[in-house]
Amino acid sequence: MTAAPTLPGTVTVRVPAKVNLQLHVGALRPDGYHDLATVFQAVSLHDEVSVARWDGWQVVPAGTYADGIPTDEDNLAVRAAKLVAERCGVDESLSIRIDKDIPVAGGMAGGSADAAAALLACDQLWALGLDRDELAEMAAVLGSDVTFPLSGGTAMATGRGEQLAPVLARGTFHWVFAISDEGLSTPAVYAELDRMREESGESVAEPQVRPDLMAALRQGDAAALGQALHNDLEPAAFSLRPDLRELRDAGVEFGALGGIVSGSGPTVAFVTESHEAALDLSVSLAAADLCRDLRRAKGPVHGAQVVAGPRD
Ligand SMILES: C[C@@](CO)(OP(=O)(O)O)[C@H](O)COP(=O)(O)OP(=O)(O)OC[C@H]1O[C@@H](n2ccc(N)nc2=O)[C@H](O)[C@@H]1O
Ligand SMILES: Nc1ncnc2c1ncn2[C@@H]1O[C@H](COP(=O)(O)OP(=O)(O)O)[C@@H](O)[C@H]1O
Repeated sequence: MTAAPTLPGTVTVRVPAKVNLQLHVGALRPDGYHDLATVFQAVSLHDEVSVARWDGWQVVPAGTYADGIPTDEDNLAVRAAKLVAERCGVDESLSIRIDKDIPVAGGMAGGSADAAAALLACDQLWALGLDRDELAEMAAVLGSDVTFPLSGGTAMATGRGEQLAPVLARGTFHWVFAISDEGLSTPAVYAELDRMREESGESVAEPQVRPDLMAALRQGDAAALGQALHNDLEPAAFSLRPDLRELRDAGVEFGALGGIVSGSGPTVAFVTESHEAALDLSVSLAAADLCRDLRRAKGPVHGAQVVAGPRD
């Protein structure tokens, strides 16, 4: 990925994608959100967000998935930068370059990652000295998934996904991500889950992460992790996109230790026992021609980091 700063004083932040290892979804709340219990893992697919002072607001998309993102004020990175400016009394506008290597609307929180990266980049550019709590508070205003990419690693989240607690995870896990042509809308997938639950009349339990996942992470046991993967949104994603079930089943048949729809989908994540196994699985899935793209990654990785500062 190239993210060479092109404007003087540019700050660049590198930020990872996430996968939900377990995602338990509670009942619909009066505010339109659902209480969650989830475990996020940051994985080595990264966007880079570069900010520089500019006469007016502009977004410059670049990289593998440049085509998919809004270039107006709907861009989450712009919203994040404007929030920092407003909160901190900064009267400046920015050029924001986004090198997009995280699939768009793929259930890997790429937009949220860009928002988190923009918060950190603005803090550096404007020398604001914001602390972790201040950044996390602004992140939560921008979206449920925006706080996690600030810290990365492996973390449990509750509330609507913004309340984080670290999780002990040993070792490195090897992932293959199968990326679809078209994204899925997060609100549409939650709405489909509500519809399916109403139709079946099932009672909705308090969301809770299961101990099998915590044990697998503590032991760094990829096979146990494969068995512990769980996503309450998966049936809703399958209902909207039946081809994803075939993709998940194919990956497991080709030797993945486990496969799961990532968050609200449509990316399907497979955990494998080694880097070599991930390579083998990618080859088999590519031959089966069931998805647009295959990406290998490892996790956990650290969260958003400044990689080029204003004085570089
Ligand atoms: C499903 C998850 C799993 O981690 O991520 P993605 O797979 O989309 O990346 C998240 O819950 C997505 O978080 P994020 O994408 O930040 O959602 P937000 O912008 O806060 O909310 C978008 C919409 O999703 C629904 N939503 C989101 C979070 C939540 N706890 N309950 C919800 O019902 C609501 O309809 C809300 O209006
Ligand atoms: N910087 C951004 N990168 C990606 N998507 C963005 C961005 N800003 C706004 N969006 C919008 O957010 C939606 C969800 O994107 P994304 O965060 O990639 O997916 P998901 O919520 O499935 O993880 C996209 O459809 C896109 O229109």
